[in-house]
Amino acid sequence: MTKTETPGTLLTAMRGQSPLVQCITNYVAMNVAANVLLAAGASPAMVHAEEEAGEFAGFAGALTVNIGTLSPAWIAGMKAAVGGATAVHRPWVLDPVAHFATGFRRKATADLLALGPTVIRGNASEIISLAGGTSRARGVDSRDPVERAEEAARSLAATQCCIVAVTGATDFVTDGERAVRIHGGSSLMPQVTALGCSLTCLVGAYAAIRPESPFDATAAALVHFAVAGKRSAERSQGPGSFAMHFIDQLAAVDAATLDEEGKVVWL
Ligand SMILES: Nc1ncnc2c1ncn2[C@@H]1O[C@H](COP(=O)(O)OP(=O)(O)OP(=O)(O)O)[C@@H](O)[C@H]1O
Ligand SMILES: Cc1ncsc1CCO
Ligand SMILES: [Mg+2]
Repeated sequence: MTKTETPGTLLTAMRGQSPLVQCITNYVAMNVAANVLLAAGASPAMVHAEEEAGEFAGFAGALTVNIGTLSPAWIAGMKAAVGGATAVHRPWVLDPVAHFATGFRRKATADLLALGPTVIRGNASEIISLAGGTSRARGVDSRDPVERAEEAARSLAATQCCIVAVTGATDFVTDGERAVRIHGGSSLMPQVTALGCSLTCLVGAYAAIRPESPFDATAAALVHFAVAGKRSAERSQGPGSFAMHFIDQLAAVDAATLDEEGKVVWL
């Protein structure tokens, strides 16, 4: 992030453009993620059929691909969409949900990785095992601390020539050389399903308006979540009311709030 391009500046730019984001996400996340993007200021479209996904990606601002509830038809749609986005040089974000769990997921993830995502966003367990390490997780929830994933994230970013974001109690973003930690959020966030999946879609929204700076775009999306998450926890009684307040706070925060309350530490 430069001094002129703070997360707040990017928030204003993102809301000003309200980018169209093609989200290929899972059945659990579809509704949550669409509401997250609308509240944040972007325009989501959940378009995944092979017959139209590539065509749609040709005019969307960015594409996000999440393997959470995978089937062969969805994989075909994902590949078509990535082809469409790549053809017009639009950024695309990969969320490798529980990619280590089964052979089917491992193969799909390897195929998608080979197509060159602009950004990979996952929890610590997902990033550790994507970089070749052994994670403690079996399913979609992380079982590892983010600190254990930081070196994995750096090496994955360097090998894949992309941005890697690891989320958890403290988030970590790297391009293989530069890295930041982003503090904030709330321990209630992993108790509400699909917030990570929704964050992946929001990374797409920010990447759409700064395709030449995916590191800054990714960090800004994570700061938006971190600040809104912390403010929501202060107003919530538990995961249910947190989910409601979180949508409100994603919409309520402005540029000044992000820049005052965002805690970004360069490493
Ligand atoms: N203990 C925590 N404290 C603060 N923020 C957290 C904590 N755990 C997760 N978060 C935040 O929650 C959001 C989602 O990250 P998380 O790592 O839970 O994603 P995920 O495991 O992929 O989620 P899902 O698969 O359910 O969509 C991020 O903004 C992250 O910073
Ligand atoms: C619970 C769940 N199962 C598959 S995807 C998903 C959403 C959180 O990753
Ligand atoms: Mg996830």
